[in-house]
Amino acid sequence: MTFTGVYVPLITPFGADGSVALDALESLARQVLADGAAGLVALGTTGEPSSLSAQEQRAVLDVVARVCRERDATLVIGANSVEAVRAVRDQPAAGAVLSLVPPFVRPGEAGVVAYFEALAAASPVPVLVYHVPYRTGQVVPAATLRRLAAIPKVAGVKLAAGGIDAATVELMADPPAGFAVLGGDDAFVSPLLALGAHGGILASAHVATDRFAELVRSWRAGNAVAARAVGHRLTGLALALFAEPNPTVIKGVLHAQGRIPTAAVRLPLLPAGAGSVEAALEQL
Ligand SMILES: O=C(O)C1=N[C@H](C(=O)O)C[C@H](O)C1
Repeated sequence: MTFTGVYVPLITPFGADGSVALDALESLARQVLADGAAGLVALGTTGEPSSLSAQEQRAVLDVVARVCRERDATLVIGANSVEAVRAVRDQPAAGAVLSLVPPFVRPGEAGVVAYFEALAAASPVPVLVYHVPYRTGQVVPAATLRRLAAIPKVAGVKLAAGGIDAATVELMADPPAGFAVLGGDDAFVSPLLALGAHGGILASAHVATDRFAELVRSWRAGNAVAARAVGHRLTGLALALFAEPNPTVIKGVLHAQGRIPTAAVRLPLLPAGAGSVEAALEQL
């Protein structure tokens, strides 16, 4: 299967006492699927996984997995080590893992390929490569993305290069068969879809989920006039939602909409300013 459509990397809502608000998480999960998301990402960057205890991570995963099972939606799990990928065996609902190009270490291109070979060998489900060089510090040219695409079980890439760069254009000019390209830079997803991407993993799609789903559908159907118009409007929204570190503004908006009990984030993140939240609400 090639992964297509909109996947929402769920935030982790916190209650007034600071604990994970699992009921709010469940409602969010149900709502975005009802509004047209193809699947959910549990424990992606947007979910602040590094500030959750192992027990909280398990609780989050259980909720999201249950909703995906009930709705027959694809569950993608953020997993960033061979051990974490192997542990997905205990989660029968898992449809894929989303694994970062190794951050900070900068192992070089051969190291990146060897790492994903090891992940794929350990993984019970397809692997999506999360390429975000401005976070990881590791360059991955188009030729290396092709080598990753050739690894059995590596099913796609979440491409977040910070723009439409040369590697993206080169990859999309001759995309590997059966390899899903999913946009991961919300403000650039429309141009990436125009180049032939299959969908996106988009934190912005917590809001206006139906419009993001429509965006993907329109570009995939080749309806450029309609797609471009929706894309331009959603770009303004995405820029506003990312005016401060993700997911702070999105949490502010969801709280203002009454969908989560607080806009709280955990350190090192700080809550978004009221002006940023208001600007995003205006875009909506
Ligand atoms: O958690 C994710 O997956 C995403 N993370 C990106 C980020 O935090 O920069 C944004 C993207 O929308 C999805």
